[in-house]
Amino acid sequence: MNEDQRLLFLSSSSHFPPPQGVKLSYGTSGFRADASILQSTVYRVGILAALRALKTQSVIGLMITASHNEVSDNGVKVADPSGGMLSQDWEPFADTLANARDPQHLVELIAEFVQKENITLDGTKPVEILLARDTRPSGEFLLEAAKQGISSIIGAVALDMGILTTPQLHWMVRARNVGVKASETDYFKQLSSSFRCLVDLSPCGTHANNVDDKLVVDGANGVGGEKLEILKTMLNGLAIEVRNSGKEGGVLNEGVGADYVQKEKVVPFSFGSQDVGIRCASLDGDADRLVYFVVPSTSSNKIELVDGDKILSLFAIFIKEQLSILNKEIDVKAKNGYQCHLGIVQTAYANGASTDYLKQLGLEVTFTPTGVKYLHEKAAEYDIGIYFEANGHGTILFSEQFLCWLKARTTELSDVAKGSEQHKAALRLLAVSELINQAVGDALSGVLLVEAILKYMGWSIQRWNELYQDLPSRQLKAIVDRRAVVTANAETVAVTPPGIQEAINAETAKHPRGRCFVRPSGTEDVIRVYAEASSQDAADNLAQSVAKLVDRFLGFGSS
Ligand SMILES: CC(=O)N[C@H]1[C@@H](OP(=O)(O)O)O[C@H](CO)[C@@H](O)[C@@H]1O
Ligand SMILES: [Mg+2]
Repeated sequence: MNEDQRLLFLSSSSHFPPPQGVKLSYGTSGFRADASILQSTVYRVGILAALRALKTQSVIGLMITASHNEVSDNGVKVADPSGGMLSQDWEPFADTLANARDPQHLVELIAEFVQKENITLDGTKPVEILLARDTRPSGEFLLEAAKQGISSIIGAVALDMGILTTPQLHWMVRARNVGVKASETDYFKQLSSSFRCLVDLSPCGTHANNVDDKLVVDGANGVGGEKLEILKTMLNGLAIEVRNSGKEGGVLNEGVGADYVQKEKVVPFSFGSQDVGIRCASLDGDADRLVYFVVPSTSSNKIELVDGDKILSLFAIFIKEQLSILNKEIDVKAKNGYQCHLGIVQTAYANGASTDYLKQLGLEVTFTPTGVKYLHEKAAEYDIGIYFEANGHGTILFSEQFLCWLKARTTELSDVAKGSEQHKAALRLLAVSELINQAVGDALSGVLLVEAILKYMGWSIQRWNELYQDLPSRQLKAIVDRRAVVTANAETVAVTPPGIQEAINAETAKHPRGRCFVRPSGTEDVIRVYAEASSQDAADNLAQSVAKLVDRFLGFGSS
């Protein structure tokens, strides 16, 4: 590192002292904390993003958001060149950087890291970092800190993209790196035109008419509602009403949003008896999660939740059907054939009934630990990989190789069998690959794909919800030192503390269809307990008794 660069670091970082007595960790999805202590962290992630851009010689993204957390929190995460999450092997460096105690220490760490990673800091190869933030008021000053971090590296240029959803930023990073148009307008155009294409390819007549065009969306008082207001004006055949768009004065994520709706299973603010039977959806604070719901009756505020697992199931049925139409008369071993490997990826939080259902359809289902970085990585191993967390974060990934074959096959079919069912199936799959965000789970593209598939199937939300019946479940938190629990087998087995898994097994065995696991949260200092059983009472009891077990093994007073 040359002297100019060293001095630049020292002077710039002295304006961003780290908070005292706090240890920050990159976690499941970046750093998150109360916004008031994050300035130094965001500054340092600015440095990290710039180094990552130099290392990869690509455009990198930096997003300031705390998703579904309360409005006083904020967070920061990095989008890699593919548009996906920051490569996991850089996370330990992110942690050390964020926790460096003073400017000297910080500069030493950077010098050591750039040497190890062979990164040249002479400004000869300029790089760009795209910055965005959600609607949190603290985003503005934190974005400034990120800019300072980036400009402390000679040759790194920060481009402020303004207020965006998290998936929009990831999409832009990916688009920039594959060399296609990458503005927000391009994003909206791609979504709306691929949606139109799918709707135009719906079987006409009876089916389409059965489906109500109206959809009411809860925008969590965040950025998603604001963006959906723009997108909806570009759509035909779908009437979207956005509530909780943030303009009516409601507070971000307070009694609203996908996280609230999924966990509490009650109507979000501004929904109620006027919505009985209507198709409703809810986005989270940065619009990377989506769940649907129905208000079943005027007499209670309970909802029927249509969660990430059901969205996954709907997508899986549709993709499977299109693939089988496409391959109907093809010998997959022949020249024009392709044995498409379709894979489904879930976590232990997926409702057991969804996994049974998917397996009954003959689909290949695999499990990863919680956190989209794990699901995404696994899904990318397939020709078509569909992943979802039960809480509504997920997408469909198409491999380059399969898309290449699909494009060639579509051209071939348009010559020899234009307008045939096979041709249409190929066009539909291509449209899905354009519509659904290839970088990261995206509630806006997710809504449009759900809507297009419901139209295609001619299904109401009630019909969709009846695909299978969720097993009753309960989630609890145990406030103990989360580092004491280590898990294996995609978090389904607790290997430490010794004996806890045997005790959990003994509790679980008492309940018909019982399933239960404990794991350390990656975003909160808690152990999460999940239980499932054939009745709600049984699921509640199982969760409670296992939470007590956790306390007994690890809580205050335990040795
Ligand atoms: C049970 C649950 O919903 N866990 C969430 C939550 O992670 P935890 O590691 O459980 O705190 O936040 C993650 C980031 O948003 C999300 O990916 C994940 O699904
Ligand atoms: Mg989110």
